[in-house]
Amino acid sequence: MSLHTDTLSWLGQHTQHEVEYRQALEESFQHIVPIVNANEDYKKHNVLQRLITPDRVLQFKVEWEDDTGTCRVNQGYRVQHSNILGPYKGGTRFHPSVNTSVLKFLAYEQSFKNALTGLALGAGKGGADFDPKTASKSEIRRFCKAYMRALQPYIGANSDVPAGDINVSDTELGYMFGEYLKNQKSFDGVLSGKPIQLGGSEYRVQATGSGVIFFTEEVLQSHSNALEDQTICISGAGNVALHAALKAIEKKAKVKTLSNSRGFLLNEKGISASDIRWLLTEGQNAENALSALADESEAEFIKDQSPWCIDSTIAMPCATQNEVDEQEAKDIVNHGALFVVEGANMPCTQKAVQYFKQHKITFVPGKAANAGGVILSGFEMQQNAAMRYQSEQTLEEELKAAMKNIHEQCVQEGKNSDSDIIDYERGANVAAFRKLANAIVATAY
Ligand SMILES: NC(=O)C1=CN([C@@H]2O[C@H](COP(=O)(O)OP(=O)(O)OC[C@H]3O[C@@H](n4cnc5c(N)ncnc54)[C@H](OP(=O)(O)O)[C@@H]3O)[C@@H](O)[C@H]2O)C=CC1
Ligand SMILES: O=C(O)CCC(=O)C(=O)O
Repeated sequence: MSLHTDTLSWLGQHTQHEVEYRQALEESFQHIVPIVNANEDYKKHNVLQRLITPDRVLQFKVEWEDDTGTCRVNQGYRVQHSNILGPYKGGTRFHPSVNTSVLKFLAYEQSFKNALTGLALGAGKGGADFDPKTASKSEIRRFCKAYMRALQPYIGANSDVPAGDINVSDTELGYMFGEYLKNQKSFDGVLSGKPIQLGGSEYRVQATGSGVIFFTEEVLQSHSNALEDQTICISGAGNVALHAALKAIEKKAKVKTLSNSRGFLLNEKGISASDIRWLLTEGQNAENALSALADESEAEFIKDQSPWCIDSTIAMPCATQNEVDEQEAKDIVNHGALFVVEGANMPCTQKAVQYFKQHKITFVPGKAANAGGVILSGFEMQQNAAMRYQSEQTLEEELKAAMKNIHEQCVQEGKNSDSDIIDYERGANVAAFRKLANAIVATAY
């Protein structure tokens, strides 16, 4: 692979300490650099450097009051990566691991994902190094409101529309939207993933997980297979994991595992839909919902281990970045998986992905498979702008069609002349990059 020397040295200078961001760049470069090298316009317009440099990285102070009346300070961020295809768009993560590297990688991946959706969506990502796991419910509420006070000068329904991500659900978005309404005195679709009562969309909560399963169905069909009777190991037990599990069970697949940061839940006979519904409702109040469920059902909770040592035909990492490294990839392959579909953002390291490809496992990157969430966010923006709301059934049908369309783009760019296995990673990178690069060229400089 030949890369412009100046881009390489630029990367070295600017991403030296940004491990996750550099990882995401390198992952995409393997597929997009040859395209740049073969295109005089892309070289002249310096599309690579312009694409990988975020428009801006905002960092701000979030001051909030804890339950003892003491003032606490956290770092808040919003990475506005690119508005070349539409308003900046992407989620908000509250987690102690949040920093500029993590958010720059997420915002960069979001650019590719949002380009694949075909909707008018630019890309961004934000959050704070706040840990809701160590906070009370009222502290979380006060933090959300303080976060919105600090963020609101930089967002708007036509400029930047944040949504949720790890530890930020419709509840937190409701607190933030309430604060925005109080201060701005204007009802704008400035957030997506809001509670339905506040102009949120039906089906946004389910969309990412369901979308992963719709995409998986397309993948299986392209490989002369179907979801019925597949066995699936899922990691995570949050929004994406639980809704993917529920949709997979509805399609008659067997979901054997879920996991959290303390271990994993195993039911060899298949976790039931009613167990998942319990996790989505009452389970939210349990200290460790997965072990509480194990106590009440046939399942067991295995402490301090990940679910990849269980036999399955499909592995679906839906928790967080880099949860699957080479060793976990070996476990996944040794336990029979033929397909790996990422529900989380970049849960597999590059070594893991290489291992899957060497062993002829079909690998689907999150930027394609988990696009359902942002697609429903795009639909929420359309509904807010039109002040007209659509039914759950209509939105689910539209999501299914949108996931099928992303699948077709990936196949178009990812099919191999010498193998039946589609390279979805190359397909997603190349299809998204062409849209972004052509838009950059059209803006001139
Ligand atoms: N929500 C959405 O619409 C979208 C989310 N995504 C991506 O999907 C992934 C999951 O997001 P989401 O489900 O919304 O988040 P949630 O906060 O709802 O759930 C996250 C889950 O992952 C687990 N988890 C987090 N960190 C770790 C870790 N280091 N080790 C093991 N388990 C961990 C959590 O366990 P615990 O509670 O113990 O921490 C929890 O079960 C993220 O990568 C996110 O960026 C992608 C597209 C859209
Ligand atoms: O709904 C959105 O705006 C973004 C969802 C998200 O953060 C993601 O796709 O990773």
